[in-house]
Amino acid sequence: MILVVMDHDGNELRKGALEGVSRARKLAEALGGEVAGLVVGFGAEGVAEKAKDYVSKVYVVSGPDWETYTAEKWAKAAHAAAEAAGARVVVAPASRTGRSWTARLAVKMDAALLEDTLDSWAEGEKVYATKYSFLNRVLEKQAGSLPAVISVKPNTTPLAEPAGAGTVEPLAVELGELEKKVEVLEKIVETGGKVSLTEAEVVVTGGRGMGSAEAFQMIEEFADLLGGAVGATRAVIDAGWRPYAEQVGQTGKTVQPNVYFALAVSGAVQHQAGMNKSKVVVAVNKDPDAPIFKETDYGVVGDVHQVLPAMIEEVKKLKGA
Ligand SMILES: Cc1cc2nc3c(=O)[nH]c(=O)nc-3n(C[C@H](O)[C@H](O)[C@H](O)COP(=O)(O)OP(=O)(O)OC[C@H]3O[C@@H](n4cnc5c(N)ncnc54)[C@H](O)[C@@H]3O)c2cc1C
Repeated sequence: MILVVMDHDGNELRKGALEGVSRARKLAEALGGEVAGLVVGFGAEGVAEKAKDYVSKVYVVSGPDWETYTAEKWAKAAHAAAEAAGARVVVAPASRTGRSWTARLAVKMDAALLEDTLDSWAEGEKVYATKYSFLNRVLEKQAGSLPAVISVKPNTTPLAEPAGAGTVEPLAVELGELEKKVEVLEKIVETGGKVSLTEAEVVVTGGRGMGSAEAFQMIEEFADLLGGAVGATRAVIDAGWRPYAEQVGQTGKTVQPNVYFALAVSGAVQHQAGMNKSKVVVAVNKDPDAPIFKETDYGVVGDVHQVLPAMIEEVKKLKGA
């Protein structure tokens, strides 16, 4: 059995959950057995009704103790579900939270941990995966023994299609002393972003050259038109123009969208570390020697305050808006 931990927003499955199902199905074909799912936390019961279309059984861990996330709790829930399912491999999204609890789960299961993988497969009694290391400049192939925990880098894997209705099984998991060490006291949602930055197919990032927090209204408008997410450089975060949740780069998020717009971004190596695996990069910069142009498929040398409004108008025309 392969267990896939299915991220959700309390209502809908996240894209990462469906990427995870695709990976889990591929592993199940090679290792035998079926794919079970786990949904944890706020809204899990409702989400399980959607999740069961993708897996043979969905375990649900919910209740007052599970309304808020901590890494210790999620690792505990995943461990309990892996034991209940007899899973030899647990697949999970390499989201920001996924990265924090999968390491704990691997310790609990005494399992190999293959993190942030681009692809994964099984041969014989081993699992294999590819991943980037050294700021995305080295492509590594790893082998892991069983049991194994594999986290899936966002936007690397086709989304699974539904495959018929499975069953839903509530799983009672008691919290121990360890899981009670951290308590979430308050939650303030920092960003009103409509699309998750790490899962977005289009990311529109503004840099210091935008000149002000107000100028990001144009970035937001362009991102909205394209159904994308807003990103920012560290210089922008440090200036207090945008929330840290939007930072792309070595000390921010890593994104791999189909199209990445770098607008008035110089392209420092620390920024590139978070976006240089984007499929297509479009940059606008007034400096023809800006390093970002080395990473760029389509580049415009010009003033972003002239070029971006023109781009917005063109997209509006194309959309008939
Ligand atoms: C340990 C460490 C970690 C870091 N982590 C990160 C990270 O995670 N993410 C990150 O982004 N940075 C990170 N940095 C910072 C990084 O080195 C750069 O300082 C930062 O990325 C620069 O941001 P920027 O491109 O917005 O600003 P700048 O480097 O100031 O570039 C602004 C660009 O805008 C252009 N420009 C100006 N006006 C206009 C205009 N009107 N029209 C068009 N173009 C214009 C300029 O030509 C310039 O290229 C890190 C640094 C360190 C030391």
